[in-house]
Amino acid sequence: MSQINEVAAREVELERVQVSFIGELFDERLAGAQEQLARVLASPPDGAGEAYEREVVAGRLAGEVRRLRGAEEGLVFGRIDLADGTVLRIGRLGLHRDSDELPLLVDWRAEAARPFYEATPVHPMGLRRRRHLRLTGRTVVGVSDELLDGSAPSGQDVVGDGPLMATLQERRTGRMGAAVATLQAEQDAIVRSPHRGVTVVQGGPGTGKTVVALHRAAYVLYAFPKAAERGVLVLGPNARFLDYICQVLPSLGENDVVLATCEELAGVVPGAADPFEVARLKGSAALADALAAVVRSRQAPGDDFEVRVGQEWIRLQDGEVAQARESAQTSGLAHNRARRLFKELLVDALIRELVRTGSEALERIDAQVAHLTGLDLDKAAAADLRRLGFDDAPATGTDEFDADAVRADLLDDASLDQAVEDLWPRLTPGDVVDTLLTDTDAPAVYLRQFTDDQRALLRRTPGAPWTDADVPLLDEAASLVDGPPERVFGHVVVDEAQELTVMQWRMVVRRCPGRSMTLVGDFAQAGPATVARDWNEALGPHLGRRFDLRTLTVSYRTTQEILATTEDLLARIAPGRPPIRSIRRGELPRTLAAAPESLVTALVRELREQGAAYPGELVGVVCADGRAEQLAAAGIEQHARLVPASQARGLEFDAVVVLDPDGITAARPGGERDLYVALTRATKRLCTITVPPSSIAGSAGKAG
Ligand SMILES: Nc1ncnc2c1ncn2[C@@H]1O[C@H](COP(=O)(O)OP(=O)(O)OP(=O)(O)O)[C@@H](O)[C@H]1O
Repeated sequence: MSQINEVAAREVELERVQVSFIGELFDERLAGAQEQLARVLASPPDGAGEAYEREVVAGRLAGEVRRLRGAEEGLVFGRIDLADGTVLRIGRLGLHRDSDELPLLVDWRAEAARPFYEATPVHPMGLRRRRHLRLTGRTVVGVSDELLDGSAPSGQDVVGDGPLMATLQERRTGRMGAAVATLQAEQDAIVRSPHRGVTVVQGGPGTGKTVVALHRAAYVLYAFPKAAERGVLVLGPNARFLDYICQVLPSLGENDVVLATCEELAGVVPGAADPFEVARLKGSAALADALAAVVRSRQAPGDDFEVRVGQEWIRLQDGEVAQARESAQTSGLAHNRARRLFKELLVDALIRELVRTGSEALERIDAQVAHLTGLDLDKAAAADLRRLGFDDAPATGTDEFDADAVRADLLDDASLDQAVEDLWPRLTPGDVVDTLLTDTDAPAVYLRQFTDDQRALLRRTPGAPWTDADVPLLDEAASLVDGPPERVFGHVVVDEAQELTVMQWRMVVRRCPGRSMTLVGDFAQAGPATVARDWNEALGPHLGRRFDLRTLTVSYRTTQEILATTEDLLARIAPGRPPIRSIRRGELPRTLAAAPESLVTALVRELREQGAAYPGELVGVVCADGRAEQLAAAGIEQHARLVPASQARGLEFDAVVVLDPDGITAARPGGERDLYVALTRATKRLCTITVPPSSIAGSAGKAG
């Protein structure tokens, strides 16, 4: 054994001992939490109060068990040696024995762990050495050291290949893994930023925006207790993407983050997808104004209010309805809640009217009687009552009127409620959106800024299923009629944030009253419904310009060779954007050509060849959306993951075959951006199968 190997073997052995010691403490904690949980669940509650308490305690303990289990894999991954000789081991969570001064394991998010990520030889942050541990299960199988204080390696240092490269070489599994052991300094600085407002992270494909976003979510839960109390939401573009990232946070010991798409957030399951031009129109700010105007138009458009009270019809005076409407509309309450106030104000006005008309009638009768008989009825009645022993007899009949009881009766009265309904109907979000999109005249009234053609595009067939682009409209309408959403979050992370329309941003902002957000995206990858060209345009209307903009510059996914082939494309879709660099090197991308009728055959042949040459690798086929069904029917999914171009954002494969790039480009406006996304999904190999315009049947073959 060489001297280097001997040093490595000895250090691995030493780490094994320490890590197994940490493992024992971890097991104790896990077993303790499990036992407590079992005990709580086994004890029968005494009464409803105790049952509730038991549920809360059991929920907390079950959460702790989940947290520990989630962090078990790769529990310890690093160690830092400070210049003063202090040694700290870094892991997915913190473990501390009461009897010890130093923690046995430092949570990666703790301030003490920061130098593990950010120390460099120029800024060693008090470190002598940073060590990465490689584990199989719980067994340390390798260590790799970086010396940061300029000292020469001693007999305890194992200086070797960086752990980042080792991680990146691993096969893709179809699920993103945590990068907690290898977060790079520029990423870590964002993850750990003390900025509690809006942080925007931009960067080209594969620069780790999603990695940063998810680790940031875990950091916020750890470091910002106030935000953590309300919880963290991670919003992704579609279910496929959420499935891809769903393991990351649990593996960081965080199970309580809500991962959702806009549809899930709104609680609407769309039955159809809108074409992009419709989606773009439905995403615009004009729709918010129009929906608000629709709701307003249903709030007491008339001024007449007449109801039967007892035997009489009572009509409110001119101006009473308008006054009640004005008060309800300026109350700040949502439509259905403001309706209650409106009704109460009308009832108050009715009571005033009853009192007024009642006393007027009595006065009229008194005057008539006095005129005919010369008798003062009030005085006579009071004298009669006093004679009967009622010393405090009332002076007039109207003082007997019990306004509170009448008010309560009127508020409960069904026919009165129906009369209010005619003026200020209860509304559902669907009613509001339907009024705007299905009524023949509504668009001309509420969407004046749109052309006739645009209004025709927006038209919805009554009873048709809701579409994906209707979802934010329904959510907006829900906030107008029922008020702000019940569930709000302390921090919101939005991935592929360039995709959000104005109406979607409004959904997000509604759910984050504290405006504490991490937004990650890349406008060069924007889809066709995106109108904004930069962050100021996208966020300005909702969050102003008060955001902390960070840029990631190194791709950890796409090889330098693949990035080089996309440079011209990038220059067209994002002029002036400097190309990013990659830390990966790989094969030159290949291009095949196939005639339209032999495209599927060429694809299957390519996938078979790749499968044979690189067994076990994850291959993605990205095609124009319109082609996906045909390819699925041809059995492509037996060989590869089939991804319509519109759903490829954020995904990653070992190898990618991009089918008919011109078809992808032509499928939707901004199709070149879809193509850029498609071409940048592979970590190792890219193959493009083109359909040359002049291709004739049977001309498939290798071309470059
Ligand atoms: N520090 C890191 N350590 C290990 N792997 C990393 C690191 N940073 C990024 N990666 C890996 O690089 C790949 C790309 O990262 P990620 O998906 O976060 O990039 P992205 O910027 O969101 O890409 P896109 O713009 O395409 O959505 C992933 O496999 C991720 O795990």
